[in-house]
Amino acid sequence: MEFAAFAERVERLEAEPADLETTAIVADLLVAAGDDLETATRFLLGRTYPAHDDRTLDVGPASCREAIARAAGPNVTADDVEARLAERGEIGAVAADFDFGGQRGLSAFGDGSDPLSIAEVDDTLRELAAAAGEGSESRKVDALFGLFNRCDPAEARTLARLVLGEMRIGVGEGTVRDAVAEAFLAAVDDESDGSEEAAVDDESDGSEEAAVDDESDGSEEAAVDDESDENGDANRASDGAYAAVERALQVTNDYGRVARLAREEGMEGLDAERIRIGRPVQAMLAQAGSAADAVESFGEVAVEAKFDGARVQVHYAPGPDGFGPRLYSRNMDDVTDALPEIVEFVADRVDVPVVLDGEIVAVDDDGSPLPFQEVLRRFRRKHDVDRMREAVTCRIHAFDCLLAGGDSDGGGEDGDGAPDDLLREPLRARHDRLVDVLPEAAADLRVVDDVEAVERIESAALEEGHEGVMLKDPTSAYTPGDRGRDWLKRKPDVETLDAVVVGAEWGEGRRAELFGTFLLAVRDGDGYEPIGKVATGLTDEELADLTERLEPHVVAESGTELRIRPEVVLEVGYEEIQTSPTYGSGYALRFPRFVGVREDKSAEDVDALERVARLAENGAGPADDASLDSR
Ligand SMILES: Nc1ncnc2c1ncn2[C@@H]1O[C@H](COP(=O)(O)OP(=O)(O)OP(=O)(O)O)[C@@H](O)[C@H]1O
Repeated sequence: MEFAAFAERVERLEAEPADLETTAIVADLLVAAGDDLETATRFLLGRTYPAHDDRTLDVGPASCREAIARAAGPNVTADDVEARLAERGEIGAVAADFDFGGQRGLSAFGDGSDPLSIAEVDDTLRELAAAAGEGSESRKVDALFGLFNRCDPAEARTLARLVLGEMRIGVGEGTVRDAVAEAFLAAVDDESDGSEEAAVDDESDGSEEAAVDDESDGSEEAAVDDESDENGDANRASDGAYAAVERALQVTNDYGRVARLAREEGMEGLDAERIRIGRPVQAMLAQAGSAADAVESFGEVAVEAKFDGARVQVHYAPGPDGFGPRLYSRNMDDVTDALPEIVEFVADRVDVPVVLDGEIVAVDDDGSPLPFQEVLRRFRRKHDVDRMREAVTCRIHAFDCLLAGGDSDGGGEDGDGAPDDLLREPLRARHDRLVDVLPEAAADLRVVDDVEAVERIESAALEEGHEGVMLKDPTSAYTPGDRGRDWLKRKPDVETLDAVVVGAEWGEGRRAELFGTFLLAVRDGDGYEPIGKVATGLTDEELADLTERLEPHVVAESGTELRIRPEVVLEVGYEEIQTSPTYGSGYALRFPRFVGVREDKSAEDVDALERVARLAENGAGPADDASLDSR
């Protein structure tokens, strides 16, 4: 697929406000992508690599501006591009403003007809991502310049946004998921209905339930498409098809792969996808809930301590041709090197292939848990790992088992020789396997059926220094990435908010070299809306650290104010949440205060506006937020 054709559709998507049309345009793009389906699907989401792969392009806004300036010709400097950015507010618009077309005429074939393909863009971006060491930054700028040099305005807009991972076209993961189902599975038989949206393989003919591929036309046996166009439901796939795409995405975390499987192997290919060692899945998440909620909804409740640490997924296949152990964070970043004692602990004890889910906690000399901030001193550390290992001791509490080779020969229990994918097994069975494979770290899971019993376990957990309890449905499957009602969390502490920094202001006086005030935003659909500014609760050291973290993400600066790409997540406390016209969210935090950086979270994980609305409604204060269900 030519990059120009991709960019043209991206422009249509940006111009299209209606969701239904958006899905149809995306579906059409996926069909048109041909051999480049995987790349096109990832590019739509602003990605070069699948979500489970933690490689990044690592191109900062400054390098992107430099490449644009060079492609724009000798009279344009990176400062000019920056000035234009301050006016236009967005890198895509800036890139489209410059006329690279003149350069294009001079490029390779001299006749202006050297169209970029999306495969070429993908190859170049991957090469650029792999560049490391001395001079790599300038090699990246060279490679980007080479691409911009061949772009028309629409291509330049798309390329600039892609490089910085900000597509801004209103296409979220849900849209791509629906579009995959509609592009490649819309014609699959939905056995649940005998309605007019009949299937391609419907044998009947001559009836009103005519098949999609019915050759007849202009007759009453109209095709499904025509029928459904009228009610705005063109190409809707069956519920089963959407569910199959969703599940395959949960298991693979790779939209490109899932799109290709849907096209080439249909529902069967999607259903055959399994969790794989070395390919992390998203963590299953919890909502807030009370003991009474849990007893009422589950009957029997599986109760565990809520460990106050950082989430980790362990992938390990023992043996000479094995894998790992490798450890992945909640965002599927590889954090193995930061936690050597956990790697040793697992390697010494586990003798079958496994994928485990758990929490890393910092402990004191007696083995009692330390506050969460202590773990973060270890979690993503790249330097001084040995020194920090001495300073902060970590251990793992495993609470789930997603894959295991169960019997002594390392094969699965079903005798097919392969480890078992346990995602669809009930929690109780998964926990049994966990106890089999790593009893030393398996969380204590107790199944009870009354509120008092839950409360007794909760008191004991708090007494031991844990954060609260998790209440789980013992019959539930493991649904990666899902924040459903199968897992409820209960903790007595005052609730804080996790918000992403979208702006900052330079400090004053002694702190003039540092950022001093941070504009925070919460999630609203696919975007972010501001909710307040935090300037208190920070030490000079923390300000310096935040300045260093945020500087690479500055996208525009005017006077003392900076606009910042949503990347860095802060945990903030507050006294109250009020409705307010000051911020786009419609709410404002009263007396916001900095609690810490949530290194384990990315912008997508911050709190949603719905949760803010509920907190505001319930009033702040110690949150027994049993009624909050949006977390
Ligand atoms: N026994 C346990 N089972 C599942 N998750 C646990 C357990 N103990 C601790 N946790 C942690 O609690 C988290 C579940 O809470 P939630 O899904 O709301 O994540 P969160 O937004 O990080 O919440 P919080 O800030 O309250 O930890 C999990 O992501 C995990 O890191």
